[in-house]
Amino acid sequence: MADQWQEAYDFAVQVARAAGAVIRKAGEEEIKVQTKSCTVDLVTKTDERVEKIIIGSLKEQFGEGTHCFIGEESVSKGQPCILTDKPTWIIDPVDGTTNFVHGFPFVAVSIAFAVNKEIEFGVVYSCMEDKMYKARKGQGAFCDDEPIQVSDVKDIHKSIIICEHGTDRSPETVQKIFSTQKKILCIPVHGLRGSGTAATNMCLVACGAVEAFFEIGIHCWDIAAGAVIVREAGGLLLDVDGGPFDVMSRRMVSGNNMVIVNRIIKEIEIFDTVRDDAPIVKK
Ligand SMILES: Nc1ncnc2c1ncn2[C@@H]1O[C@H](CO)[C@@H](O)[C@H]1OP(=O)(O)O
Ligand SMILES: [Mg+2]
Repeated sequence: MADQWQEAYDFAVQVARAAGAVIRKAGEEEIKVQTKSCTVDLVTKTDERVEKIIIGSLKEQFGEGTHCFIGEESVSKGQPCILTDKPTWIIDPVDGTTNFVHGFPFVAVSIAFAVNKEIEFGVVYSCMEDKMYKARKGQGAFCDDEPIQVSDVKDIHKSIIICEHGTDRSPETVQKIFSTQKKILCIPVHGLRGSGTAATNMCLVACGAVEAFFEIGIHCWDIAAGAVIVREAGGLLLDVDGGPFDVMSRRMVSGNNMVIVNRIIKEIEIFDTVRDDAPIVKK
């Protein structure tokens, strides 16, 4: 039983690599852009096509009845986004859609697998750089099969912190995001960065390129795979208020150690979001 999910883990790596190849190819052709929740929340035919390919391959391999699926594009079309105890795949086919549309070269396929609401393994394929990040609970984290580890920096003044701006353009939210970033920059830290993909950002924490990444507004499919990769690389995850990390809460801080994470949490101005698993309110 110990290695029950090894086949699924290996298969997820294969599927992510194949999906990444489809994205790279699509990036060479004309990209037609549509919007979802607002004018800056973008989606393309590639997002939908790649999600279909990933879920189709997983269903073919593991059967439809026993495994559940939470995919960004399926949820946006009305599929439920509830994490139960059943084996569940959590998929972002194209993390960094805005980057993809603009040719900004950080785009990732993110595939996580949870059992009993715990993430068993995660795979993030940064397809433009051709880097395969993966981790399985208790077995360490890897980039292209080389073990990775978080940074050992404890002094916030020697850190790089990743923050993103999200898609909410209401002046109140933008004010909070910039105010938080200003306070962190002025600690001072060595720098602020952002790749435009939450999944890749978490891998940058995991491999020690940055000390922390936090965001409010992300979804479970952006961070589920990255969460196990950060943990297995020796890092930690918390809620932005210092409470336990909850993959459905749409908020998280990931970092290399408690000292750095707690220092960041002190500066975060929290704004409201609707949980991923909140009941859908019919208009
Ligand atoms: N409403 C939102 N607020 C903040 N980040 C969001 C968001 N919706 C998606 N993201 C994700 O956060 C990162 C950038 O802020 C991306 O990984 C993006 O994923 P996406 O490209 O799959 O939409
Ligand atoms: Mg995403």
